[in-house]
Parts: sequence; C-alpha cells; structure tokens
Amino acid sequence: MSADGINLLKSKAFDKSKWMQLPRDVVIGHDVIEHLPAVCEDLALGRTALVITGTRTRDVAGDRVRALLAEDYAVTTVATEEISLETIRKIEEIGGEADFFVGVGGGRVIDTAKIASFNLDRQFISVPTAASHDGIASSRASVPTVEGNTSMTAHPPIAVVADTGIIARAPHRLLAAGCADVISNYTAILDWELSHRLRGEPLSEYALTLSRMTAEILVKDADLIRPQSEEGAWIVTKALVSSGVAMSIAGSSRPGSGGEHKFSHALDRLAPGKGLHGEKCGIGAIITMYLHGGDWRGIRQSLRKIGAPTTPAEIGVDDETAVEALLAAKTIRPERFTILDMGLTPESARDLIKMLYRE
Ligand SMILES: NC(=O)C1=CN([C@@H]2O[C@H](COP(=O)(O)OP(=O)(O)OC[C@H]3O[C@@H](n4cnc5c(N)ncnc54)[C@H](OP(=O)(O)O)[C@@H]3O)[C@@H](O)[C@H]2O)C=CC1
Ligand SMILES: O=C(CO)COP(=O)(O)O
Ligand SMILES: [Zn+2]
Repeated sequence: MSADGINLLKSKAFDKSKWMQLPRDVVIGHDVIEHLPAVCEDLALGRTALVITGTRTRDVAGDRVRALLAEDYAVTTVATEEISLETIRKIEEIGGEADFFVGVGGGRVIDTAKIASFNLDRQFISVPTAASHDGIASSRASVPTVEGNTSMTAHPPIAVVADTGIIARAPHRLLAAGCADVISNYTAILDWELSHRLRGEPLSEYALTLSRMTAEILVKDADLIRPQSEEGAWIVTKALVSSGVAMSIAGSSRPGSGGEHKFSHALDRLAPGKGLHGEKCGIGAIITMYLHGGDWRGIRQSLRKIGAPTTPAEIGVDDETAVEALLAAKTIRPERFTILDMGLTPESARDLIKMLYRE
C-alpha cells in the first residue's frame, strides 16, 4: 500500500492534517508583489492582516507589503529575529484578531507565519524574499526545540506571491542555498526508498517522483542560475514550489528531507549561526550520496556550478564539529530511518568529512 492510499483510507475521521492541502493561487514573476492586494481580494480573506517579516526583510519587502495592503486593510506588522515556539506563541497573541497572515521573508519567517496561522485556524500568504528553501509552498514547518529540530504538520499558504525582481536582488548565496535544498531531494528519496525496503515505511510514488523530477530539472537548468538573474530566480522559485507540493502530497517532509537534513539540523545545534539551511543540506547530500553508492561527485559538481559550498570549512564549521554532527544526526527524529543509521562509526565519520575535500 502506498502512502497516498493510506492517507485516503485514514480519512474517515475528521483530521485536517491527513488532507492533502495545496496553495490556491501561485503568482511568480516580475513585480508581482504589486498584485498582492488583488490576490487578497480574490481570496476574500477579510479586512485585517498581520504581516510577519524579518529584521532585514522588513526593508526588502515587508514595508512595501504593509503599504500596499494599508490602502484597503487594517494592517499590523511584526518583525521577528528568530524562530522558536516562544516567538510563535507571542505572534499568536498579537495576531489573535487578524483575519489572515502574510509571511514576508526567508524560510524562518515563512515557517513562523505558517505555524502561527495554522494554530489560529487562519489562512496565510507566503511572500518569499529569497529562493533559499522549499518551505515556500509546503504544508510542513520546522522549529528548533530543545530535543532538536522538530518537523511539524501545519498547512500550506493559501497563496504564494513570489516577486522574481526581489528574489533576484537577494544575495546569490541565498539562491544557491535554495538550489542545494532541492538537490538534496536526490538523497532524501534514496533514504526514503531504503526505509521502505528495510522497514516497510509507506512510500508515496507521486511525491517521490515529483521530488526527483524537480531536482533533475533544476540540475539540467543549472547554467541559467546566475547571480542577480531574474530568469534564474524564476527557475529556482518554481522548483521550490514544486518540491513543497511533493511534501504536501506525502503529508510529511520525507520527499525532501533525509539523512542530509538530519546532518543539517545537527549542525544547527552544534554550530549555531554557521551556514544556511540549504548549504548544510547540500554538504550532507554529498556524504549520504557517497554512502548510498551513488554519484556523489555529480552532486558536488552541481553544487559547485551553482555556487553552493561543498565543505564544512566553506561555511565556517571545523571538521571535528562536522564529524560530531554526522554522528549526532541519527539521534534527530530517530523514527526517520536513513543511511546514517547503517553503522556509522567515529572513524568512518572522520573519513567521510575528509572525503569532502578530495579532488
Ligand atoms: N517548512 C519547510 O518545508 C521548510 C522549512 N525550512 C526552514 O527555513 C529556514 C531556512 O530558511 P532560510 O531562508 O535559509 O533562512 P532565514 O529565513 O534565516 O534567512 C536567512 C537570512 O537571509 C535574509 N534574507 C532573506 N531574504 C533576503 C533578501 N531578499 N535580501 C537580503 N537578505 C535576505 C534573512 O533576513 P531576516 O533576518 O530579515 O529574516 C536572514 O537573515 C529554516 O528555519 C528551515 O528549517 C527549510 C526548508 C523547508
Ligand atoms: O527542510 C525541509 C525540506 O527541504 C523540511 O525538512 P525537515 O522536516 O527536515 O525540517
Ligand atoms: Zn530543506
């Protein structure tokens, strides 16, 4: 039985988290931020909006969103500096009276808006300022907790408004990180298949195929993904939306998150502030592809071509910490079986990190 079938079979009880929810309006293109009021009108979401943004992204787009909506809506803006259960709770208090939420920023801000709106049973609109992660359109959200990073069921945005002009002007590092997040789908899928074969974990063939196809198209178009190129921003944003849809189909982040993501989450804790989410996942994907016996040099070549880092040193992490993260990775969400559960030792972890520097 595939995971798709299981979702349907289990749907007898009223449990929204089992539904396959997808965004309704997805608007990607030049200057589309100006269409945000029209999108809100189309969706008839109410008259009171809470805009959640970041301390940098407020200048980049948060203030513009506020000004655009203020003509027709009562708007409150909150700028957050971090994602945590505490911040989300505070935002829920501020947004209790809002009819809908708008998340304007990177992955942290969008996940914050996603979880707070889900908890309050309000819709939210995703306005990414960077193509740096595949949570732009997904129904999943990740929050760092004391037990490690937790993947939470939430809901997808009712709409995505992705302005490629804004995204193309963001530092190229963010775009490259988004590409790496998508490239890591290759290894996430291998881990999922491994767990399916070894542990009988349900597999969604639709989600898996969409996830792999998204990574393949991105790698094929890698030559077009250049700094400040709006065409590149458009290609990557579409891939991130597609990857997020794969997660919504699966009802979990499995199609886009395997051992390479666990490595990234372990680094979040062991080396806080070093490297972007997608950058860490990309480095992890080289390692787990090697362990799967696949084309790890191909993964590394694609990351290099796009301008993403391929070694811990490039993100300011020393090798010993990277070894520690590799060993700690399997303790994060231990129920999610990956290649890192197949007998990694301190010696082999050291060799794997060394391997990253090999020509
Ligand atoms: N829900 C899901 O399915 C997924 C969720 N994620 C989550 O997303 C997060 C990672 O997202 P990521 O975007 O890498 O990290 P952040 O949201 O932390 O963004 C990184 C930095 O880039 C800044 N930034 C964003 N846009 C611009 C811009 N246009 N110009 C200048 N600076 C900009 C942000 O500013 P500011 O300080 O203003 O925020 C922030 O300082 C993690 O929390 C991860 O768990 C990742 C993948 C999937
Ligand atoms: O980052 C993600 C997919 O790219 C989400 O995965 P996690 O569930 O590991 O946070
Ligand atoms: Zn990711």
